[in-house]
Amino acid sequence: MSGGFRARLADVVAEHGPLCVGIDPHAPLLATWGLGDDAAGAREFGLRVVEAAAARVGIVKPQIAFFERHGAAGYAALEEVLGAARAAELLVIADVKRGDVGSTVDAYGEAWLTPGSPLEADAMTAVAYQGFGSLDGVIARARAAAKGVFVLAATSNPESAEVQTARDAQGETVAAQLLRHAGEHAGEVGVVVGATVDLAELGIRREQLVPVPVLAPGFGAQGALLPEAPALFGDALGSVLPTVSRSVLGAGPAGIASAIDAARREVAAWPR
Ligand SMILES: O=C(O)c1cc(=O)[nH]c(=O)n1[C@@H]1O[C@H](COP(=O)(O)O)[C@@H](O)[C@H]1O
Repeated sequence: MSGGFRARLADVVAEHGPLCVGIDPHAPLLATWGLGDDAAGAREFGLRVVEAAAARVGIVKPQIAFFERHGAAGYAALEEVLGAARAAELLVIADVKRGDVGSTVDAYGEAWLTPGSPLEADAMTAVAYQGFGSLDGVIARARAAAKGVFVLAATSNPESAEVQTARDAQGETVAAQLLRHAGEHAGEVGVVVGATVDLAELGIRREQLVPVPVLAPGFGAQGALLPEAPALFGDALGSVLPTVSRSVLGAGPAGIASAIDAARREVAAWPR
């Protein structure tokens, strides 16, 4: 495999821009789309989002919970959606948020990052609550396959500050520590930093974000605005992969293409 994950990501961003479209078949969205709240509905939704995304962006992020809630049939639907995204040459970030003791989390890496696996993606999201080192096996697996791991560092939800702003004896916050560890594996590891967060409160300096890919959710439904990202991320803006789900998916099958185009234009207007 030529080039690592960072090189692959850089190529995708150079060609299509950094916008990522989420594939989140929430029950109310399936209703908006005129689809059943079942595995068949999730499959159809996913395939249509892939089709709309393919011509417009380079990255998609299926949120696995919305498929998992339909059990085995949901996973079968997800396999089809992942296959369609691969066929469309989209870079796929499986939003699985896995974490466990190293020997177990490695099996999650095997599921999501092994070439040829039924659930193969280009990257997965992971949780380092059990210590950053618990992810070593997944990170090694990602490196070997030129795939990526996005570790939650500063999440977009309002409850996150309680844990993520906690400081150790040296005064470093949990979020900053996760970011520092991610930077030690910058070839294949990125971080998740919500666009709703207060970087100063989290003890994060913008220059710490420059060397790692930053997956940034929180735009639209959670209140952050794409045009405000330059003010939040400053010099680190070039690392940011903004991701949008409900704000574009809510436009329904007839409106999703123009909703993605509108989000793309807002991102394209960011200073470079
Ligand atoms: O890892 C994520 O993608 C993620 C991390 C985070 O801190 N906040 C967050 O919202 N997400 C995911 O990003 C998506 C945001 O969806 P919208 O709020 O509808 O754009 C959902 O799939 C969330 O699960």
